[in-house]
Amino acid sequence: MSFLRIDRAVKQFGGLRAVDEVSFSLQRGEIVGLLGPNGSGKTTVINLVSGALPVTSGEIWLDGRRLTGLRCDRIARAGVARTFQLVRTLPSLSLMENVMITAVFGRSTHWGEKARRVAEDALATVGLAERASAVAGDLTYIDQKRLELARALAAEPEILLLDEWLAGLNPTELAEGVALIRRLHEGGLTILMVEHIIDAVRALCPRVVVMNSGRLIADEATEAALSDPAVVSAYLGGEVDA
Ligand SMILES: Nc1ncnc2c1ncn2[C@@H]1O[C@H](COP(=O)(O)OP(=O)(O)OP(=O)(O)O)[C@@H](O)[C@H]1O
Repeated sequence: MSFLRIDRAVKQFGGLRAVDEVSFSLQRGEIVGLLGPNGSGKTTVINLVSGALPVTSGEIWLDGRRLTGLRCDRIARAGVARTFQLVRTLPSLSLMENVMITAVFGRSTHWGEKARRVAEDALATVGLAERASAVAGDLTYIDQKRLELARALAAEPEILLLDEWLAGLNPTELAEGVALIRRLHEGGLTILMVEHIIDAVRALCPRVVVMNSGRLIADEATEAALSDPAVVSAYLGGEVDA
């Protein structure tokens, strides 16, 4: 049985069909890239799965449980966590406070010492353990991204949705970021990642799904997709960072 199943999902914004009858599935433990040119609907798919936006029609299931129609806090409780394309942390709070909040509102409700331990683990995983008492607003860009990932991890998700988490990193940070995502996947996490950095997708994802103008145009092995004429032509004129 599929772990995450998106079944004919549609998202209509007025006259624009940002997601148009999209269906694909992930098996538990899989890591899959979600590709497509700018504006093709990738973030909207992440928003539909995480419950940030309701579907117009179609259904989304996780581990046999219907997510469609649930509020995003319920979806977080069901085991879905995400990062945002534009980092969303709480700048006036410490890193520990930022991360403890999601330990409280994640898959389980952790309080007090337990919430602190979950938060410490998440900060350690992303390499921020030493800075737990720093103020989030003082962090560099890469550390803000790490913090946001720690927030997602402290929710103890079963599936992690990454929205261009690697974007904007320098080559050294990118290599570290790829290694971190690989470790998370090897630890058993199911990951769906929107990503424009094709080398990172190649390094991490054996399989990709590709969108163009709201529609799914490919769902296949990464190398096959990258030479698929439909995918190549969708990207022509679009931006692919190699
Ligand atoms: N809340 C919204 N209201 C209206 N239109 C929206 C909304 N969110 C997204 N759109 C539109 O839906 C389309 C798909 O946007 P989306 O952000 O999902 O694309 P994307 O593939 O993630 O693009 P990018 O790679 O640039 O992040 C775009 O035309 C966008 O302008």
